[in-house]
Amino acid sequence: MIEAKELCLIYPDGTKALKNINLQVKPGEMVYITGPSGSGKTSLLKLFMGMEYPTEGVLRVLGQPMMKGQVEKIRQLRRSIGPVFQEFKLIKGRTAIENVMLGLRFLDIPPSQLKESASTALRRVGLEHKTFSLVDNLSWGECQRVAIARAVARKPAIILADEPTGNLDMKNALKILELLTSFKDKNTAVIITTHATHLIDGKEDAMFIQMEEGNIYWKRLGEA
Ligand SMILES: Nc1ncnc2c1ncn2[C@@H]1O[C@H](COP(=O)(O)OP(=O)(O)OP(=O)(O)O)[C@@H](O)[C@H]1O
Repeated sequence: MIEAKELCLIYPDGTKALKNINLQVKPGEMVYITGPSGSGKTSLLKLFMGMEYPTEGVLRVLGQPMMKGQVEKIRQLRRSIGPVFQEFKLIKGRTAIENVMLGLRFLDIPPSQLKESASTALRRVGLEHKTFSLVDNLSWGECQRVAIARAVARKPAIILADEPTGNLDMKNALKILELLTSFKDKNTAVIITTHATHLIDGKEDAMFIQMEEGNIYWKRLGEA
């Protein structure tokens, strides 16, 4: 699903955000990426999304080489990725279901099924009762769940969640991790970045990646 070989990212100001990253993510895999602030976690997810391009090395996402000059193909590829980034980018003045439906608008879903897919996704994240609420009136945690519903409604092959536990207390952080993990299946990989190593201690059946200063410092597989 994702294959990175000797991947480097240097930003235009010269910051070496990623250095010689080698990584493989297979279908159905759960991956936790941890590491201190500035270690390169978000930069890695941006490369997976085609929001930045590798400066050196090779990156393939769902078989698509991620490089400049492939803009249209990468735009197509993004339809198979469900991103949950730190800023949720919900559209104000619209309801929860409208926001989820807007996330589906470029997919080949018949209009008659759009509403059903969006409602199902809102139900999965426990927000059925807020389906027709304006997102302006939702709490931060509820907005996050709308963003997750928007990401998963399109049944992506890869779910990318950047620091989804950031502003949450321990109980709610664990709930969000559980929710995101529940979308992993044999065809869907879930990749989550988090500072909070204590939240993933003891989790099983996953790949754990520790980043330090743009390097993968260690990588290990959990035990099923
Ligand atoms: N657009 C940019 N231009 C220049 N440097 C950048 C840019 N974006 C990020 N960086 C730098 O790249 C490095 C890695 O940043 P990144 O956001 O990937 O880290 P992170 O591990 O996700 O951090 P955090 O946990 O704080 O979100 C940092 O030194 C950061 O300052």
